[in-house]
Amino acid sequence: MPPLVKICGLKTPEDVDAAIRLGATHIGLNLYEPSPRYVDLKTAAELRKCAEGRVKVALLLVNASQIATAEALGKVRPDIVQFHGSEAPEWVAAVKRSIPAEVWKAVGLKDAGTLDRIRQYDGAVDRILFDAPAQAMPGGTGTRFDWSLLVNHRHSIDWGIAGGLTPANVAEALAATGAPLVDVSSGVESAPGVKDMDKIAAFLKAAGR
Ligand SMILES: O=C(O)c1ccccc1N[C@@H]1O[C@H](COP(=O)(O)O)[C@@H](O)[C@H]1O
Repeated sequence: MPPLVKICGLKTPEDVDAAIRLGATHIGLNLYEPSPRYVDLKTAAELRKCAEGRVKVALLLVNASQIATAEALGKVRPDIVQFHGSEAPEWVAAVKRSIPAEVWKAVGLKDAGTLDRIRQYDGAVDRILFDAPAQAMPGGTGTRFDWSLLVNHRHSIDWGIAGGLTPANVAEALAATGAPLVDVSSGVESAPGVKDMDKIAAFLKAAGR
């Protein structure tokens, strides 16, 4: 079975249509203002409508306040909320209880200790997204983590990988980790925040979709 593929950081209806046409199963909309992939709430709601019923839409939040989170979820109504900051298990669990959407938590995978610590999200989220540890930015940096950390790891909930994936390395990442889902942003761009359709097509093909 081919992996699920999420193309994150889409900013225009043309990007959304192309990602779907090329075979993405999920798209991501980024509400983190410092990111070159940021879209405002109005745009996010419009892009969400473009994708309605075609692919699953994830809304990416980074340490957003309770008020900002509620406003974003109410206006965009995503299929998935992707928490990509240092959000606590109690907080993400409370959000999960309050909306009919999936909740994902991204975690920076530094070492085997991380794999123990993330057990605190069991039951609080629907999926763990392993990413490279945060740098100056919490994600979207094109940095990969040590995939071998996931070899023989017994996953207790659904999961996926992100961080530095590209058309050139996604097949290797899938072979190394057996991930059921891959998530990419900067690896399918021609410049920060500018998606490249040829790279998206190459990524999806290399991922087996
Ligand atoms: O893409 C961003 O700018 C971003 C900003 C803040 C948090 C997460 C962000 N992106 C997510 O990070 C991972 C890895 O991205 P990349 O492929 O290495 O560029 C992915 O989940 C993005 O959705």
